[in-house]
Amino acid sequence: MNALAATNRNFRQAARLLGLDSKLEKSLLIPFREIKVECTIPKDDGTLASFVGFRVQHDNSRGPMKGGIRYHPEVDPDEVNALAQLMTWKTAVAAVPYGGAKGGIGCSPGELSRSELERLTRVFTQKIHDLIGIHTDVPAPDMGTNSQTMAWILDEYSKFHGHSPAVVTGKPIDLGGSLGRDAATGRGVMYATEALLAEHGKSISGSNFVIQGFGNVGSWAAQLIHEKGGKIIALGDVTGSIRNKDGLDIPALMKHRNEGAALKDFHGAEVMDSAELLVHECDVLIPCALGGVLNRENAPDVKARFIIEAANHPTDPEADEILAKKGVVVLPDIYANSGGVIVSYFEWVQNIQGFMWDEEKVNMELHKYMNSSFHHIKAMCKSQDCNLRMGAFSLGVNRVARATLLRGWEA
Ligand SMILES: NC(=O)C1=CN([C@@H]2O[C@H](COP(=O)(O)OP(=O)(O)OC[C@H]3O[C@@H](n4cnc5c(N)ncnc54)[C@H](OP(=O)(O)O)[C@@H]3O)[C@@H](O)[C@H]2O)C=CC1
Ligand SMILES: O=C(O)CCC(=O)C(=O)O
Repeated sequence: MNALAATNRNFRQAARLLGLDSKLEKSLLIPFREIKVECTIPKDDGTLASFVGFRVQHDNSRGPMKGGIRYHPEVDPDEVNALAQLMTWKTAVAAVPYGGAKGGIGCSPGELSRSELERLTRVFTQKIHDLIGIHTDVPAPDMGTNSQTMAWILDEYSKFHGHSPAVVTGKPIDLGGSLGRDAATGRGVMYATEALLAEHGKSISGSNFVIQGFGNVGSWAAQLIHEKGGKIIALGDVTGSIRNKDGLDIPALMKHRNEGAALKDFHGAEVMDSAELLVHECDVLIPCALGGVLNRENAPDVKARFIIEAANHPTDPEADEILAKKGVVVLPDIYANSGGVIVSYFEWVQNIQGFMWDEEKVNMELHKYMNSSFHHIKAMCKSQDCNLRMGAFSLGVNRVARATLLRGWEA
């Protein structure tokens, strides 16, 4: 099932649980605006290359639309649409005053030079600059983009609108970024994992973990879980997967990766088949890469007791049903990976206030937000007698529906 069909299905199920009016349900599903632009750049060798860029702005009833920009060859309109919708429910679950959006460019960032990436980012920004803004739509990093990408967007946007640090989050600290934003999604994943395990009488230090993806989210989640005494017994990225039943030495692996070496060449681990990673024996599985990786083919073989969805939409609805029957507890993306957008909100607030917080304050506030939404989701699960995904969706959809109704339907 494609990402949009899956997201719509989860939304409709939540809307039914909440007893939403069918007209409101229809209106919440239709994106506010979908943007598709052509981006042509000269490559370093002088030839031209054309790419398609997207920004889907899903809903703004609770505030400016917010969400990352992804550079990946599989970026397509349906996927961006689904990810934008997920942002609307995610910001509502997190109780930050934003709506939802997402963007992307269909490209292979690893095959473009730094200057080609810069040109592509600037052309994309030129095409969308009048549709984004501090109080309309605030982009951030996602797969294949990072703080440097945000710096280029900020610079290009500022040429049209004047210096505007709050137009993007996840910026370098030197340009008004927030301390703690780089680690925030992974740190939020760690706080979410702690909260879920505690509910089940368990802890990070007594559990072992398998992680898919070792980029921004996966590497920070791995480091922070390792610091808490969790044992990471297998890990993989697009180049391959490795395992060590006694636990991988994550600081050494970070050093290895930062030196540009491939995971498979890391001493102190054996190489394993990447197809086995998601079905490896473990207590907690944390997908931190692409969507749809847990599906009806591999879900029956999953051995983890808990799945923490650090990636967006890693589990399709068919896998959800299979996992539920097996008793696997799935902590949904719109809560589990919300640490990124929560600290993006803190960054935006700091930019508007013109006052920088210290990292301790950022992490402490993040912890408060993550714990608070966990308890609100649990309360929703109890009142609706539903699982964590439906608890989170119902919480988010209900908050957006209330805001929409309060604004009124009159033209
Ligand atoms: N960045 C953020 O703040 C947030 C990100 N997310 C979500 O988290 C996920 C990861 O994002 P992020 O860490 O930022 O992205 P990055 O681009 O930093 O890292 C992505 C990681 O996934 C790996 N990967 C890509 N394709 C595959 C594959 N087919 N199999 C295994 N691994 C693969 C990459 O490997 P390699 O490096 O070798 O290419 C890399 O390790 C995405 O779903 C994103 O939407 C959610 C909330 C916030
Ligand atoms: O930090 C943000 O604004 C959004 C991050 C994001 O794209 C996500 O949560 O999926």
